[in-house]
Amino acid sequence: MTEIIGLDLPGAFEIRPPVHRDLRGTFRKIMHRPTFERHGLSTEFAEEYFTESADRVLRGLHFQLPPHDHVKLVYCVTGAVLDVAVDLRRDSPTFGRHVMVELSAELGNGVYLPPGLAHGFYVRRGPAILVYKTSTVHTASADSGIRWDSAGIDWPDTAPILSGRDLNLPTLESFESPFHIR
Ligand SMILES: Cc1cn([C@H]2C[C@H](O)[C@@H](COP(=O)(O)OP(=O)(O)O[C@H]3O[C@@H](C)C(=O)[C@@H](O)[C@H]3O)O2)c(=O)[nH]c1=O
Repeated sequence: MTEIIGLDLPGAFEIRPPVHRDLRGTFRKIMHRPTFERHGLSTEFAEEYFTESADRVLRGLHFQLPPHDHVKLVYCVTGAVLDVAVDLRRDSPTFGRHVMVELSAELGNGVYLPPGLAHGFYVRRGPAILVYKTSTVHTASADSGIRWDSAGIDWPDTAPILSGRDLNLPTLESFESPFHIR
């Protein structure tokens, strides 16, 4: 049975599917509508994509601004990452706080993030392939983020490999958050 485990940010969950093993390898199912619905999770996804990242890459911390904000379901199919979500919802009891979950191909686990959370990860064992499902389509003008090193996260690397965009994101402190708990 898939475990849906509440994380320390309201509305965020770790998804842990059972691993079915046989002589060929493994089988894991991340998304199952009845299970998600039983836990009050959204199953309306508009896009699915994946990224491949080398060792020591850090992507994030990203989100889409309202009204294009979205639920994000992320899981790792190759390698291992430290996945992080930061709460940007002003009226949340955990505003400004974050959670960190190790996602790996071996565990086959994922995270479900509600709107209003910034998302990012650091590659522990690359190449790491992450699959994402989002509940709204990508809208370049709403695609935004905060700097990886501005949210008090204890990353295992002080000089990770970053994109130019991620290097120039605003800090958490300077970001005027438009997010609220729904
Ligand atoms: C996210 C995204 C990017 N792109 C394009 C824009 C750009 O040319 C190229 C790479 O974009 P980025 O540098 O933003 O990609 P990346 O830094 O990998 O962004 C991703 O980071 C992780 C942490 C997430 O949570 C994802 O949702 C996504 O934001 O892909 C799309 O066409 N559609 C999309 O949905």
